[in-house]
Amino acid sequence: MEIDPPLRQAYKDLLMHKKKNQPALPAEIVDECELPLIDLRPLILAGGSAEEREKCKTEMARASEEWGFFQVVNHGVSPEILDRMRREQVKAFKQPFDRKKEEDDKFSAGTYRWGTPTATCLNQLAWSEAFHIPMTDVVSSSSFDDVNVSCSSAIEQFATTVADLAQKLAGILAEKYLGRKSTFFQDNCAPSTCYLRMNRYPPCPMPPAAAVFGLMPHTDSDFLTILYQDDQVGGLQLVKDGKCFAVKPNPQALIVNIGDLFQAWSNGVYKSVEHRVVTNPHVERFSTAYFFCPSYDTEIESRCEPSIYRKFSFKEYRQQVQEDVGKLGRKVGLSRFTVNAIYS
Ligand SMILES: O=C(O)CCC(=O)C(=O)O
Ligand SMILES: [Fe+2]
Repeated sequence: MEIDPPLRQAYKDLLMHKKKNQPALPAEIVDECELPLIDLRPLILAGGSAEEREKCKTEMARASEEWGFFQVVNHGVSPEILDRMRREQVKAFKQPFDRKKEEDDKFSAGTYRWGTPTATCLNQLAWSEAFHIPMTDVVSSSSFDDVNVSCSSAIEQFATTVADLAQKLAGILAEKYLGRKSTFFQDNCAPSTCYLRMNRYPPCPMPPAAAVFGLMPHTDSDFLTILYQDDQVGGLQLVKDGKCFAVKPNPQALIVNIGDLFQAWSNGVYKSVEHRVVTNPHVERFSTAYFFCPSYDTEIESRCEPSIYRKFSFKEYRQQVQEDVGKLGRKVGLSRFTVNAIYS
């Protein structure tokens, strides 16, 4: 039974439509980087001094301004929770492709995704598959029940623990930006408005010149993302100061990255940076992302003068992203929402 989605066929179909003389993407030089590594021990475990806690918060805010990305250790998500989550994730993906497609029918629409349904040219094809699960479905445990009961409980345990961490980190970053505590995230980002995505990147046999990505360059459309990436297989790359860097896997760490909404809310102080996943010719790769999002009607504004972005609701943002992806084949993102937006 075939477990991989028909990515080769999607590739061939797109190849047929390849425009003549479509320029090949230039090969980029990518350096490996160590993301800022922040030890959350003083914040998560009791016993840290006020000074240690403050230092930790300051490091987080600085990394969010300079990199838009950082890694955390001693984050409170135990190795057992991470291991169980990954084992069950692997199991879910090892089902036959036809079975995975069916998950979609008995679950919220759009749960299982592969490739890029909207791709019109080769370099829009994502060489990956994903289960995209709203937290409302995670906690009601409806998803994989008849496949494997322990799968849903492993996912639920992971998701609820990471949800707590996301709420804590967002609160700290808000406090550092505003200079005072804020209940904005408690009021607007309940776990029920967030979602989880399990990704699998099958080995990709295409030559590097084909420039097929595991996941297209993108920014995340949320406040922040907590990413549990593969502890062995790298592939995540991010842009810093116009250069591309490969993130080295660190088995103890979770990765945190700032999304578009936090960039707008902080008036551009915290950066939502472009990132992507490159394919690997020989081995598969897994990752799990928790997207910390507000309810649809939440208004995003910086309350800062002069404000770079106009006020917008999360619903408006999501709709605009979907419209752009449908029409243009790509997300335009925050540049549509600047006070002087040139897009109509
Ligand atoms: O797989 C990864 O390392 C990154 C995933 C990601 O960027 C996403 O799901 O938005
Ligand atoms: Fe992402």
